[in-house]
Amino acid sequence: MCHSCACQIGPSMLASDLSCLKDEALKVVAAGADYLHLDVMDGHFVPNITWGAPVIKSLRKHTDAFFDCHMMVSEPEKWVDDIKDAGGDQFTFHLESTSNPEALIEQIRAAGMKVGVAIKPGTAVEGVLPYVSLVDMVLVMTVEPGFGGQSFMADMMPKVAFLREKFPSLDIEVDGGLGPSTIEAAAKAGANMIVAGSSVFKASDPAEVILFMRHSVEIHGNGKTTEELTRL
Ligand SMILES: O=C(CO)[C@@H](O)[C@H](O)COP(=O)(O)O
Ligand SMILES: [Co+2]
Repeated sequence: MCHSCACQIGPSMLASDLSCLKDEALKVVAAGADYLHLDVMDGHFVPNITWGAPVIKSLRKHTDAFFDCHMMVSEPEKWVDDIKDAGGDQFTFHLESTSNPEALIEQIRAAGMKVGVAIKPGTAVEGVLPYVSLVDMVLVMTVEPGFGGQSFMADMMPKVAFLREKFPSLDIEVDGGLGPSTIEAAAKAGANMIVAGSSVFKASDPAEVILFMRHSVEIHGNGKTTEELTRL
């Protein structure tokens, strides 16, 4: 499969030692992370609570890394301005969380952030088709949202392959259970934005894990590196 998206690896801060979030963020950026994935959970859309805009704002003081905010919340419309003010770069909402995706996409754009749309494992991939041209990224969840450290659902790969075939230059993110043993399946299906929590933060050498996954996407996905794309 040949597509033209740059491979990016985004560690999920949920798996970090939250007592020293800043140091953990700086550690993975130094280890080669392309962006940071920040899981916002409200205890209602998902059965877990993490953090909201205040924590993101605190972290923003210490890094200019790209913040990909994965909004696992019931009323995403309520948080667009706060996430923007906190320093969010991308607001990824769940398709299942809103009755008016177009309006939300417009609201996120008006606030000045990039837009991602996410689907849970039980949601059909066709559901995102009306919005692909309006967003910057589609996130195909490879676990049930709510917790880090779960097992990768390989049966989500047909969704990724379906999107990649239709949209060769779309940024497709996968999230949940990604690591050295599962990256190949995701890469072959065509994912180019890889969220990885436990596999990066529990590793003795996070840089090695990030590099391994990057190579896998570049080899198996035939994706282009950011440098290659700049040279085009
Ligand atoms: O959105 C979520 C979970 O809901 C993810 O971002 C996880 O935090 C990824 O963690 P690992 O599965 O890589 O440990
Ligand atoms: Co996430």
